[in-house]
Amino acid sequence: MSDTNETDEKTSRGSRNKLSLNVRRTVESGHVRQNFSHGRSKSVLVEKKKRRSIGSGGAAASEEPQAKRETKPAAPKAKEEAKPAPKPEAKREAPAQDKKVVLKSLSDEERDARARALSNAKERDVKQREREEIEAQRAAERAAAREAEEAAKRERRLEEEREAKARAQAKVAEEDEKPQRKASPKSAEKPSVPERKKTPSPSRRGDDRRVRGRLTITNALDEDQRQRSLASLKRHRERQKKQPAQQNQQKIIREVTIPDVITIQELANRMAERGVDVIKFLMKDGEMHKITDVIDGDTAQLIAEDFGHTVRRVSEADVEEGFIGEKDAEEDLKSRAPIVTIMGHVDHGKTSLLDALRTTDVVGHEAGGITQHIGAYQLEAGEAGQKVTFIDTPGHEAFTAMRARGAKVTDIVVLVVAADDGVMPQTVEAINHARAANVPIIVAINKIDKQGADPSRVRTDLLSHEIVVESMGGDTLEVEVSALKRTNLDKLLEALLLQSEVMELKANPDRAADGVIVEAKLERGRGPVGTALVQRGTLKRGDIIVAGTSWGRVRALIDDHGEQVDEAGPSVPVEVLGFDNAPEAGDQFAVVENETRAREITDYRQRERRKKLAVAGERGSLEQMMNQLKESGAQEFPYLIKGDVQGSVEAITSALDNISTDEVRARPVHSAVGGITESDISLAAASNAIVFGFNVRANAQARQAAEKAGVEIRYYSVIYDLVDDVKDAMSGMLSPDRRETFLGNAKILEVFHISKVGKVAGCQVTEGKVERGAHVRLIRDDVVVHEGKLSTLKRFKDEVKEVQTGQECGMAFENYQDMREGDVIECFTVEHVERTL
Ligand SMILES: Nc1nc2c(ncn2[C@@H]2O[C@H](COP(=O)(O)OP(=O)(O)OP(=O)(O)O)[C@@H](O)[C@H]2O)c(=O)[nH]1
Repeated sequence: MSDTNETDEKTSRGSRNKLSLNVRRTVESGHVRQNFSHGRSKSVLVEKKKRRSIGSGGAAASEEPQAKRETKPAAPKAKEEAKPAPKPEAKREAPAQDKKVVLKSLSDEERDARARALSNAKERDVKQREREEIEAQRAAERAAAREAEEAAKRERRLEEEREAKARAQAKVAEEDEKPQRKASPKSAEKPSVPERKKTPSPSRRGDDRRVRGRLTITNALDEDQRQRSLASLKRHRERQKKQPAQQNQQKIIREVTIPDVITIQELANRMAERGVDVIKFLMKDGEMHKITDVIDGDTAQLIAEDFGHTVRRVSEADVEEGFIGEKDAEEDLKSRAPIVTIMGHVDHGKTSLLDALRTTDVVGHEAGGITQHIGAYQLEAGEAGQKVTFIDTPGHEAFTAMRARGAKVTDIVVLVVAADDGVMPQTVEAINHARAANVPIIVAINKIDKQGADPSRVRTDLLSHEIVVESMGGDTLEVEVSALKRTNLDKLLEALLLQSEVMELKANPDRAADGVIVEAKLERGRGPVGTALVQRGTLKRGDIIVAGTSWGRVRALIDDHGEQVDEAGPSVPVEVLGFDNAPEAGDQFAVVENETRAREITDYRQRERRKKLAVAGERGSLEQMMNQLKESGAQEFPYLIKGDVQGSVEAITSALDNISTDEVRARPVHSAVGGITESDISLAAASNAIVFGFNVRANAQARQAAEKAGVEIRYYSVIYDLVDDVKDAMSGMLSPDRRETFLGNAKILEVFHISKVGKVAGCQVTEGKVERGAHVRLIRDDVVVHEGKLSTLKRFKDEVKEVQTGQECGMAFENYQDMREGDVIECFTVEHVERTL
């Protein structure tokens, strides 16, 4: 709009100037604002040069075409740009031409008036110019603002491009591309450059802006990339490989899960660090390790934290969580039978009492007359036929540990005290165990039939151990009984029922079973057998059961009468068949949901056990033994024990531990149930240990290995003998001892019954020879079932002195008839030699 005005004014000015050409300057100038597309505009300075001419009309006339020529280029422009008002311009053009005609005939007055008018016009012209200048200034300011805005936009775009470029470069560094391929991101970016160049910048006039436009970072980078050589690219890639790797390693903070123990390799993996770095770290602390070494959780935590990671400690033991289920709600509980343990001093009549109660004969089967393992039985008592469960714990000192376990599952302890013997050390021990387990005691004063029995002495003896019996005003029930004569057994049962009634014993039978294994053994044909005492829930056939490190699907449940049952509820003892290994007496068992869970738990427990064994082995390493010898003179007596039942093995290790002194310590290298194997011998040889077989035998390979390695195997069937031997050996008081010499083995092919003679075994000598009069052992499944002498050795119908390998013979034992097909008869001689333990 202003352009139009300007043009108009200019035109009129031009025509006015023409009038005063003679007196005014020849150069006239003015500003014209040009508008372009996209809102751009430009202020243009227009100058008009006129030839100075003196003279009149002709000159003026000749000047006219010139003026017309000069204004011509501007006029079309003005016309073009100010299209909306072309008409007024044409109209004004016409009067100007009229004026020229009038000028020629002006009078002086008129000239003066015209001169005034001209000076006025000049003033107006000056003012107009000033206005124009101000306007131009404002326009410049507006343009500058727009420019600044544009520049900011440009800057932002540049920034984005720069980032994109950086990302592309990082990508290039990561991917192992060919250098040619690298050009692709560049070419991909190229279009953005002309785009940017094309961006409208109407007021880009300043030099600095122009420079900035040309020297963009993108341009600079483009230039850089375009000129980059292959070698430069390689170097760049190498640098990028190194730098970000190092930075990232330090930057990435991981949450490292650390269990109780972890190998260095595993720790390094979890931290995503190099194993070497971890080893170096440990070396700095003066510890030398291999990558496969196991370190404890605390050390691992220190390392992980030092490497800048966060640590989450977990315990492998978490796997045990929920193994034994939650407590039951009060309303689910139903009354159950009391679990009774009979305790007391050796030979005070525990087995006899239980036997009397069950009216079965257990005593007769025991080697050395000692109860050597726990059995559990249930019987009915009282008029209502209430059930009472008995655990028969052995009375020998060696069974202390097992007895303690017995007390854990026990509701009531029957303390058997022989009326003729009174309170003895193990009676006191039993009292202490019962107290520790917070189990009430019922005193059974036994052997009252015996002469010299003094029940009142027992009562007063007990007083000194803070047991006040009922008849003396206390609250401990006491019953005088005779196991032998079966006297007052009903009274004892009554007392038990009374006590259990007071205790209100309850359990929830409708849940997955858990309880305690009271006995475990390996049996030929039946495999591992555990006697389980259910404490809660109901154990069913087909359940997945876990006990210690053993698990299995319950194949069969056999009750105390030897009959198969489908299930066993609270307080019911049953033999469980189906374990993969023999569990240990005292192990807690529970039914788990599936095999996976069972494996998970037992695997963990086995790992733990191995770790413990490894630690025990370390303690007794040769190096440390030597150190101990040097420092304190202490010496170790390493041994390996294999037994027929877990109870016996446990009893022996505990007994040997008890006889250990500060100077000499008996250390079990390994203890387990089962026959002696080759691996036992190699373990014993490596640990310099002696091998004890308690009611078990070494197989042929084990015997050969033992001979080769010079490992001594000693067999026992009575704990006392074993303990005494070890005691003597450890105290250095070895006396002459009987020594066995192995003669040979024979296998029973068939058993015949011959009247008058009894049972005769038809055998074949498989190894060595068999001699008449020699000592023999009857071995069934590597377990000694009988030891004695041969009464007969016959070949065909003749009595012979000896039978050699491969030959068949008939053998009969002195006072023993229970031979079976498949049993092995071991023949040996006994001689007295100096003890060499
Ligand atoms: N006169 C008499 N003798 C008894 C009585 N009870 C047990 N005996 C005898 O005492 C001896 C030991 O009996 P056990 O039942 O084996 O004793 P225990 O306490 O079980 O012995 P360990 O199993 O070795 O701990 C046996 O010879 C029994 O015959 C009794 O009431 N009267």
